[in-house]
Order: sequence, then structure tokens, then C-alpha cells
Amino acid sequence: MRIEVQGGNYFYARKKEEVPYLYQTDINFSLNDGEIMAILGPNGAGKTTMLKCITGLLDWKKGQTFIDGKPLPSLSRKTVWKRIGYVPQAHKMVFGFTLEELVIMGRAPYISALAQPSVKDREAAHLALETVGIGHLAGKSCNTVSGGELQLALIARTLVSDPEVLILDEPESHLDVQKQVVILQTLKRLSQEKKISCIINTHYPNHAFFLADHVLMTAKQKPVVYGEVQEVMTESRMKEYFGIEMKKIIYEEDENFLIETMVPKDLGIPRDQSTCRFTS
Ligand SMILES: Nc1ncnc2c1ncn2[C@@H]1O[C@H](COP(=O)(O)OP(=O)(O)OP(=O)(O)O)[C@@H](O)[C@H]1O
Repeated sequence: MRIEVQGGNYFYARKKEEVPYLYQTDINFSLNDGEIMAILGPNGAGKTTMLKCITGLLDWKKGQTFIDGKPLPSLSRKTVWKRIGYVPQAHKMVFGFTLEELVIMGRAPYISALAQPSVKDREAAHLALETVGIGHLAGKSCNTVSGGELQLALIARTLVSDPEVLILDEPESHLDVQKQVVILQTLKRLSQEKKISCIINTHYPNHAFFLADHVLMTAKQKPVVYGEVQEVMTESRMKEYFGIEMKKIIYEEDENFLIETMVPKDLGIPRDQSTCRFTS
């Protein structure tokens, strides 16, 4: 499935007040089957708003989202939610359901209005919980699990509807490093094996380097930039968009394996205060 935005822009209207567009330039991108796009930008840059506009939860004030060439508003909501899985930020919600019930709700596009979930729906829910590593928590209430476990359950909820595109709002923000790896590897596997495309908001440059084919970067008073990871995520652009000097670090284990990341230069330590010693 091809998901595309042409000339998108948005503002939150205020009564009797002219409000400027949230993005200095309009948003344009297109993603094909199995491609991953990371959205990066400082707090308040409009990343969550952009995801909501892409999925149709908010209506673009300008421009449009297209699914396989068709304008999103021309498709029924049921069709859209069968094809797109949206994972919001977990801490913005409170639930009274068990994790199993929460995940089964993700099957809604496949369950007719008054029907009870079938055995197949329950099996799909358990498989999705296992996929994200929390099958053992199926019977626990959403109110009694941690923020990270709830985040994983929200991801499982989207997986049960067999989406073609996953749209995730900072899915790793509450997770410990082991679970971050589970989520990032799961997303990469889904994109490679099932050709699911992903759009992911993240604050972690190394997650963009690991996952993304494309990056969209935005910040207040800056043009929206979209392109390949290496082209967009340069030290100079990070300085321009985040107002902080970042250093790109590449760790090479051998010719087949490397890690790319970026860290703020200000978190460096003066040599005489560090116990780190280089040996040759
Ligand atoms: N419902 C709303 N009504 C009015 N303004 C809003 C609303 N939601 C967000 N905003 C404003 O729009 C701007 C963009 O918010 P948004 O949540 O999209 O940013 P973000 O880049 O996702 O931020 P963060 O990284 O902190 O999650 C902010 O200035 C925010 O205050």
C-alpha cells in the first residue's frame, strides 16, 4: 500500500484570531510497501498533530493524505482502520479493560457490530501479545500494568487487525532498553517480512538510523525536510533544528556490523575528569 501526503498543513483554530500554519512549509512525502519513515523534531514542533492529520483523526487545513492514490476522506472509516494501525502515546489514556480485551478491540474492523469476539479473534490477540513479549500479562488490567507494558499492548492491538501501515507516536518512550529493542526489531521484521510500512515519531536519533529509510524533520520556524536518513540527519541540520550541537558516532565491530548514533556534544566529559582511556 502506498501512503502519500501532498501539500499538507494544519493549524489549531482559535476564536476570532488569525493563526499561522503549524508547519513553515507544506508536508510532502510518499511511502511504498515496507518502507519506514521516522519523524523527528523538538517538543511542540507538531509531530503528533502530523500523525493525526495523516490518519484523518484531524482534517488537514490544506493538502491531503492519499491511500493508493485515493484521497483518504473518500474511503470509509472502517476501510481506513483495517489498513492503518495507529498507536497513540500510552500515557495520554486510562483504560479499565484487561490487556486481552484491549487487544481484541483491535479486531473491531473484523467483528460485526453486535457479535462476540470469536476463538480466532482471541487467538490473534494472544499471538500479538506474544509478539511484543507480554503474553503472560493477557489477564491483567490496563490500570495495573506499567506505562511501558501498556505501550506494548497498544502496539499489539494494532497488529491484530493485520494493518498495511503502522503509525506510531513515540512507541518506545516508556520502555526499558530491552523492550525498545523488541519493538524496533519487531517493526523492522514486519516491514521486511510482511511489507508493512511504518511512520514513527521518535526522539531517538539512533532509532531513526536503525529503522528508517526516510526521515521527515520539522521544527518551529524551519522548513519541513524530507529525504533519506543520511541526507537529512546531518550534524549541521540537527544543530539548526534542535539548537544543540550533536556529534555523529559510528561504532564499527567489523566490516559487517556497525552502529550509528548521534549524541549531544554537551554531554561529553573533559578528558581529565573521565576514567575512560584509549589504548592502541
Ligand atoms: N488540541 C490542541 N489545541 C490547540 N493547540 C494544540 C492542541 N494540541 C497541540 N497543540 C499545540 O500544537 C503544537 C504542536 O503540538 P504537538 O503535540 O503536535 O507537538 P509534538 O511535536 O508532538 O510535541 P512533543 O514532542 O512534545 O510530543 C504545540 O504548540 C501544542 O501546544
